[in-house]
Amino acid sequence: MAAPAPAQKTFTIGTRKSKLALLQTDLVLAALKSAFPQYEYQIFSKETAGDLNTTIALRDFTTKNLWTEELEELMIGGQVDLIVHSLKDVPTTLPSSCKLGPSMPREDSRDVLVVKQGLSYKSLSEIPAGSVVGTSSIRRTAQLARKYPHLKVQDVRGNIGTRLSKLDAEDSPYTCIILAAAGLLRLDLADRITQYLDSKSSGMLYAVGQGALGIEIRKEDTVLQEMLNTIGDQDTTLSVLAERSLLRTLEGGCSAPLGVETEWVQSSEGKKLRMRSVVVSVDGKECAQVELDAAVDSVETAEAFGVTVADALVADGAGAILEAIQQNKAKESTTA
Ligand SMILES: NCc1[nH]cc(CCC(=O)O)c1CC(=O)O
Repeated sequence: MAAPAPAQKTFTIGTRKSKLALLQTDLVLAALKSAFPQYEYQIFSKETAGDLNTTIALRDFTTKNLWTEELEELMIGGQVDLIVHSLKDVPTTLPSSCKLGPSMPREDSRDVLVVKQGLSYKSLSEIPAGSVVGTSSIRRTAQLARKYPHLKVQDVRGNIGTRLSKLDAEDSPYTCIILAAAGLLRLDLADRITQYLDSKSSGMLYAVGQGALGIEIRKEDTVLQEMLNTIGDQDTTLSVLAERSLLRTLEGGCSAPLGVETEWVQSSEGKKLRMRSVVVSVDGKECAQVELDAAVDSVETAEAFGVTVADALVADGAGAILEAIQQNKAKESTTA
C-alpha cells in the first residue's frame, strides 16, 4: 500500500495590520502562489508597538525595532515563516537568527508633496513662506530646512489615511505634507500626489529602502530562501543592499537625517549603480553630500559600495553632523 501523502505544506506570512502592510503582504502572497502553486499560504497580522503609539514623535523612540521586533519573535518561535515589511522600517541589523531575502521589484522610491485639498500649489517652490509642512521624519525635516528654509515643519503621525485626514481637516495647521510615493501608489491614492520630489525636481532625497519590501525569514530556512530567489529582482536587491550598507556604516539607524537616491546607469564600462547621498543637520545649516558610481554585481560589491559612500560622506563632514545629533539626544534624555 502507498504511504499516505504528506500533509500539504502551509507557509504563514506575518505582517502588521495596517491597510498598506496587508496590501504589500498580498503582493508577496500572490507572487509566491504563482511561482509555487503546490503550497498553501496564510496571513497572520498583528498590531505592533509602532502602530499603537501614535502620539509620541517617531524620533523620540529609543528602540529602533518598533515595527519589527514582535513579529520577529513569532517567526523565531515558529508561528510565522516569513514577515513582509516596508524595508524602510527594517533596522539595518537583524536578530542573529533572522535574515532578509532578495527584494521583489521596487515601487517608486521617491517622496512626494501632498497639498491640502482645495489649495492649488503645484510644487514645494510655490508654497508661501511661513506655511506649515507636516512630517515627523528627521530626514525630511532637515532637507526641508536646507532647501526651503522659509517653510515651517510640524509633526504629523499616524498611518497614511490618518495623515491625509489631518492635512485636509478644516482647522488643520498644515498647507501640505510629505509622504512616500510608494504608500500612496499602493493604496491607489495617486490622485493625491502633487509633486514627485527628487534630486532634480526639488533636491530632496528619499530614505534608505523606501518603496521596497523587506521579506524576512529564519536564517536556516533554505526552502524559503530558494523560493524568494525566484520572485526576487536582482537590481532592486543590489540597490537596497548598497543603501542599507551605507546606513549601517553611518550607524544612524532610522533616525539619521540621511537621504539617498540610487539608479542604474549605462557607462562605457557597462552597467553601474549610481548613488546620491546627503546627511543634513536638523537645522539645515550643515550638509555633507556625495555622488558616486560603482560596478555592483554581487552582495559583496553592493555592501562594499555602501561603505565607500559612507566613508566619502564622513570625509565631507557627515560624522560631525551625526555626532551632534547623538549628543543632543543624550542631553534631552538626561534632562527630560
Ligand atoms: N515610516 C512609515 C512608512 N513606512 C513605509 C512607508 C511607505 C512605503 C514605503 O516607503 O515603502 C511609510 C509611510 C511614509 O513614509 O509615507
